[in-house]
Amino acid sequence: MEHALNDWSLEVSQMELEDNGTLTVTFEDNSLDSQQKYTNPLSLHFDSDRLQEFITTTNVYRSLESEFKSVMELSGELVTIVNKEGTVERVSSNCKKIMGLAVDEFVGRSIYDMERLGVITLSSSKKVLETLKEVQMTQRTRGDRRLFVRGIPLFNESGSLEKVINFSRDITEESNLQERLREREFEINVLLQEVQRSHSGKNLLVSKAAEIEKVTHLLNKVAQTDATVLFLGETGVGKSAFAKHLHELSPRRAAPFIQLNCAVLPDQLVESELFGYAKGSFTGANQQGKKGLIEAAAGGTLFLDEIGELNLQTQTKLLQVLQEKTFTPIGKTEPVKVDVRFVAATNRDLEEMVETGAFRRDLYYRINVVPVLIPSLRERTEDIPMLIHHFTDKFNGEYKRTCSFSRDAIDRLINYRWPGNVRELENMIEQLVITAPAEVIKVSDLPQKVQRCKEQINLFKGSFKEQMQTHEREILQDALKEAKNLNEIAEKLKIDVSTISRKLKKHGLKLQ
Ligand SMILES: Nc1ncnc2c1ncn2[C@@H]1O[C@H](COP(=O)(O)OP(=O)(O)OP(=O)(O)O)[C@@H](O)[C@H]1O
Repeated sequence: MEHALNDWSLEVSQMELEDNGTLTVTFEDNSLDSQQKYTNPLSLHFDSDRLQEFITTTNVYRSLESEFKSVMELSGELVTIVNKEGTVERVSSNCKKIMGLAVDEFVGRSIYDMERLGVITLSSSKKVLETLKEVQMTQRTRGDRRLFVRGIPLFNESGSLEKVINFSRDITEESNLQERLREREFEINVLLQEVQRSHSGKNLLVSKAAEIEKVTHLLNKVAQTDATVLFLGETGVGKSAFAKHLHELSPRRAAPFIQLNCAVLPDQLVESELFGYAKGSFTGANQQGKKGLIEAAAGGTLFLDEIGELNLQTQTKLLQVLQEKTFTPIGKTEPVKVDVRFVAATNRDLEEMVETGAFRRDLYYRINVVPVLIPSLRERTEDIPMLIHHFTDKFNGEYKRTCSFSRDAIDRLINYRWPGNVRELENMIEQLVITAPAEVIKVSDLPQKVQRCKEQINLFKGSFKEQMQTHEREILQDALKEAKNLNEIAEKLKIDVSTISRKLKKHGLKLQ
């Protein structure tokens, strides 16, 4: 019977070493049936020199093979070698533990089939074969294990791709722990928010700008209803602060105000945080199941900050809550009824997101019932002196200091553009109160970017009363520097001691 070479399945059936050093190796062709075996055995003869060469090469090969196997096995990673056709040629023995498949079930399989059958979500070898470049990616196995994979192309001497070698690290436990940690951190944050809210009493908002007055007026009206309010405006303008203010004005003020920043958590976590889940719903979930923030905000207000970051799946579930006042926690079938007022904020252009399909139009209409735009700080510079006073008082109290700002320094702060708005101003004042070398903060103490803002005209120096307060404080601070007691100050400024004492108290100043 004739065979093409690649039909043969040869196995050594006999080896004979003759006295003259010649080795005869006989191969059996397993592709033939038993009666045909040995009818035409294939024998190769090696003379002693060739034999020596063969043995040396075989030994080198064996030793390399054993070292290679050790590296594969000892690395602790799942190592797979795939040829250029996409067929697995070798795999390390931890394959069963990680992929749920024995070595011989894995070797010989096509990566394209495995991807199609869901043995792995995404094949790194496929990506390497397509791009001819090293890739790094995370994969999920059918058994829901998560792997971090590095796929490396191996090229032959003429530069063509020969094989792909993949090193996969099982990161399931690591990522479960990370997710649980994130969940805990998140819960702590929600609790902290609640504690801060109940301790700080009212959420003090400082402003005199006509635009903000209009906002406050509108909020006073809508607070009495359950209408959904969407706060718009640049980052740091006070959208969250106004959302809290709205809650405090509303009949829901005694119930929780819960805030979720949709941008800080990964998609799956946002969904589970919002809607909660039944026990054992997904890998890494809390064993007992968990109540979502929607339920936690029952009777109160749920504020969804950066709502533009929600993915489409969560948007759909949220729409159901807004429309039907019910939702279904992950892994449950029974819907839960809720009584929550929804408030949202974004600094993204939601209308544009609707046009590009990134945000659901119906959800946009639902949350945009009362849009409220908070103007940037550059558009209401009249608020800057007030805010400076407000934050200076706040941080003087916190850091036990008695700082104030020179008039020139206030002018520079008014002229600065404030890209980070009120938050940036608040942070800067805190930093200056901590680091200022003297009680009066001067232009030279300000950050360089603010010091440079002198060319512009000073549009506003504060009201008459505010300017008088600033002067009064500066006069007292100067007097305190030189005087040893209150009588000396009273004498110098020609006012009585009780007035001095009262004014010092008002400005939080005292004798050194
Ligand atoms: N009018 C105000 N009076 C006093 N403090 C304010 C005022 N506006 C904002 N703040 C304070 O400024 C900081 C930033 O405000 P907030 O976090 O509300 O901004 P935001 O617009 O929600 O920001 P982001 O878009 O980044 O979420 C907060 O500490 C807030 O208390």
